Amino acid sequence: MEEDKVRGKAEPTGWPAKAWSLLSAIRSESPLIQCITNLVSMDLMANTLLSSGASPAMIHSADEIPDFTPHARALCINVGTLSADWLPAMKLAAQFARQSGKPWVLDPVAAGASGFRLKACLELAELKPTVIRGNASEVIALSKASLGPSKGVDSSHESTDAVEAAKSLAQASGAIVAVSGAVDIVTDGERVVGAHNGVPMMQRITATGCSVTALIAAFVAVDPLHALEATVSALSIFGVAGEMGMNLAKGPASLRMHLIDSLYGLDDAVVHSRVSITSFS
Ligand SMILES: Nc1ncnc2c1ncn2[C@@H]1O[C@H](COP(=O)(O)OP(=O)(O)O)[C@@H](O)[C@H]1O
Ligand SMILES: Cc1ncsc1CCOP(=O)(O)O
Ligand SMILES: [Mg+2]
Repeated sequence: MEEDKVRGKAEPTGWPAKAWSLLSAIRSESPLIQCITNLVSMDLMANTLLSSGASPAMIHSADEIPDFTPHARALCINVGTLSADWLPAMKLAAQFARQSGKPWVLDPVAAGASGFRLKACLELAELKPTVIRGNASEVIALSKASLGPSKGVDSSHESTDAVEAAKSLAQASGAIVAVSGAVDIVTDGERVVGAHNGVPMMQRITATGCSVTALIAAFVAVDPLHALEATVSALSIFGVAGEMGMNLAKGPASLRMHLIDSLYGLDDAVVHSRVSITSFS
């Protein structure tokens, strides 16, 4: 098979068809996704899930987790506005998800920004997330268990700088690790796959990273046995929605709206012509 020098190896396994079948499953099954997330992202995350066809519930009280978490098809935990009083509920929900055989996804927002946050992320990573999705700086911090340099929630690194860190985090945690950026990198510690969709303006909207993590939870909910494929499909589909939205947007605020509309309206033809996923190893 011919090598594409820029994008890695040409993919023979029908990634667009896989991505479309998972999006179609979300639309038909409407999986319930529990989100324990930061105060910035709640609106965009819930609307991203709804426009994909999934059913979001932003439920974070420890008092409700024993009743509620076992009914969710997947759980998303995001530490963006972490405080000490939220952490026990996050850990409890992760434990209930594991006990009920449900996938859960960790977003280690700004993992390298403080000792408190890094320790919390490392403790959550020990509770066997199915997927960890962060930007490059977050994945490097978590993988090395060390602080910064950090711009807070934004990345100081390119996703391609974090391939080895992602592989070693995947091996240490047993999770699929996804590093978002211009190219989204996904690895199980051995295989490395890249999704090439999206537009740079997506970085100018707060909570796009958080929202794609929740979308990963929805994709993994409908295909829990193939978490790597589900993760890379979710990243690519979100990127395609960004590309379609960018055709109509004038800036970040209108891209936010058009991205959601585009995700809602994606069809088979657009997915097949736009999804760009390649294997790196
Ligand atoms: N330069 C870029 N080109 C295309 N898409 C991008 C680019 N940077 C980020 N994205 C996309 O924006 C979304 C958020 O990623 P990112 O900004 O890395 O996360 P975070 O907000 O957690 O730092 C992802 O879907 C990612 O693919
Ligand atoms: C700005 C901000 N501050 C704490 S959480 C948050 C949102 C981060 O969202 P994302 O990681 O998707 O950029
Ligand atoms: Mg983030």
